[in-house]
Amino acid sequence: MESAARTAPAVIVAIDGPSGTGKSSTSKAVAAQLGLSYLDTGAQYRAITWWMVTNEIDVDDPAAIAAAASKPEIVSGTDPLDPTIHVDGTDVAGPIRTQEVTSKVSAVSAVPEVRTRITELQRSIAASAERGIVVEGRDIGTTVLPDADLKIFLTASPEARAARRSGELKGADVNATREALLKRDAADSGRKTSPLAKADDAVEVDTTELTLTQVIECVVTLVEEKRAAR
Ligand SMILES: Nc1ncnc2c1ncn2[C@@H]1O[C@H](COP(=O)(O)OP(=O)(O)O)[C@@H](O)[C@H]1O
Ligand SMILES: Nc1ccn([C@H]2C[C@H](O)[C@@H](COP(=O)(O)OP(=O)(O)O)O2)c(=O)n1
Repeated sequence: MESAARTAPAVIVAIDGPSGTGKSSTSKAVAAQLGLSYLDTGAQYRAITWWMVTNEIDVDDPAAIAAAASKPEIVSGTDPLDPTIHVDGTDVAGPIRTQEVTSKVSAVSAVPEVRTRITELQRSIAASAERGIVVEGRDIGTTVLPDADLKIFLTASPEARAARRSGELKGADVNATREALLKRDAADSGRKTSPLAKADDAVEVDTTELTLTQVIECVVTLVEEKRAAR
């Protein structure tokens, strides 16, 4: 085993931003290159939403969501080469990406009891990542991990984000995808509890004109600079 003196201190990286800005792809690649853990917090909000839908909880009824918020057991696997998400022992990696879950996730994730529960889970996962972790989401730099060593806020034009997402959804209409993205951004940015927001001390990176490789290199360089300065 390495001695404590030779082990680099754990580094915590928070990557926030709206949908389609490249958070997941960038975070996974940065974590893999630097030997860090990786946490997709959107997958956790999607997982609790999937549980609500499966158990026929009315997502337009915040009191019903709040009452059920502590029921599902959500487990995230944090290997950037094989991230996993289970609810009550069921692998939900596929089901959480359906159109139905995507259209309901903003309503479920706006409920304060849901956020408290998931935020606690995220903090405990980050605290147990021995070498450090890249955590991506909407409120990581502002609320979940305000003391992160490095905070990145990714942006891109709505057109670029819609083109990227509709490419993934195998030819889905770009205009419809753009409208759905903007609607979800507005809901996520406008909610009272822990909205999507750039932390004051976050580095903003506009990825519209950058390749994914360029974004990854930029973030890796920023992490290495932070590590060198410690
Ligand atoms: N800079 C980029 N240029 C082109 N495509 C990108 C870029 N960043 C990400 N992508 C692609 O856009 C899609 C959405 O990226 P993703 O990482 O899932 O975004 P987010 O997690 O912010 O929603 C993916 O297919 C990804 O490969
Ligand atoms: N830290 C987070 C992460 C996601 N959410 C909510 C709001 C988002 O619209 C959904 C889904 O997030 P996800 O990152 O999977 O979304 P996209 O991959 O960008 O489509 O979850 C949140 O409220 N807080």
